[in-house]
Amino acid sequence: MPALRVKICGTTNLPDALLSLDAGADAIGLIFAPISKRLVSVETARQISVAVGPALGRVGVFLDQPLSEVLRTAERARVSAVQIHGPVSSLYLQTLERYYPVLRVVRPADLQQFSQATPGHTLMLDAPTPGSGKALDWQALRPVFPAGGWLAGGLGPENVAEAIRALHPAGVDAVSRLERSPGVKDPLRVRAFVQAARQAHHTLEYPINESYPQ
Ligand SMILES: O=C(O)c1ccccc1N[C@@H]1O[C@H](COP(=O)(O)O)[C@@H](O)[C@H]1O
Repeated sequence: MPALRVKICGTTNLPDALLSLDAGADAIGLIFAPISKRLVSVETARQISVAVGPALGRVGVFLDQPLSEVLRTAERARVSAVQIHGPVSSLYLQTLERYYPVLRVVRPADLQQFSQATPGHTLMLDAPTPGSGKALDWQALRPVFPAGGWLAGGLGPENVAEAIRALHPAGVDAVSRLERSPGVKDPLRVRAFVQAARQAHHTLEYPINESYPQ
C-alpha cells in the first residue's frame, strides 16, 4: 500500500510552513484564490517555497482562475503541484499537467463525470464549499471513491482516522479544523492531525489481530 500523503492547507506564513514540515506533513497548501480568507501573497509564498522546498511539497490552490494566471503564479511562487477547484476544460488540465502534478478537486455529486482512468491528475473529493470545514458522508462515498483519490472536507485530528478507515484515500487534506483563526495554524492540532492520519494508515497496512496475545 503506497504511503499516505498528508497535506496541511491554507498556509500563510513561514512559521506555519515550518510547523507542518516538523509535524511530518508531506505538503502544505498555498491558496491563491482571491475569495479565500487564507489568501497568501505570491511573494510570501515564494519565500516559503525557498525556505522549505524541496523537503516539503507546496501545492498552489486555485479556484475559477484563468490558466495563464495559474501558470504565472505557480512559477513565481515556486509551487511543486497545483490544486484546481471549479469547472475547467480538459485542455486546461492537460496543459497544466505538462508542468505540475495536478490535484483536481471534485464534489461528490460531480464524481460520475470524472474517471480516475484520466491520466495526469489525481482526484480529490471535497465539500461543495471548499474551506468550510464540512465533512463528507464517507460511508455513502465508499462505493464510488476513486482508487488513488485524495479526501478533504472537514477533516481534523478527531475524525481523520475514521475517514481513512472508511475510504482508504491516497491522501488527506485539511485546513479549517487545524486553525486558531483563518490562516493561522494551531500547532497542537496540526501535529495531532498528522499523527492520527499516519497511525490510521499504518493500521490499515498492519491490522492488529485481535486474537494475537498483546
Ligand atoms: O480554505 C479555503 O479558504 C479555500 C478557498 C478556495 C479553495 C480551496 C480552499 N481550501 C480547501 O478546502 C479543503 C478543505 O477545507 P476544510 O478542511 O474542510 O476547511 C482543502 O482542500 C483546502 O485546500
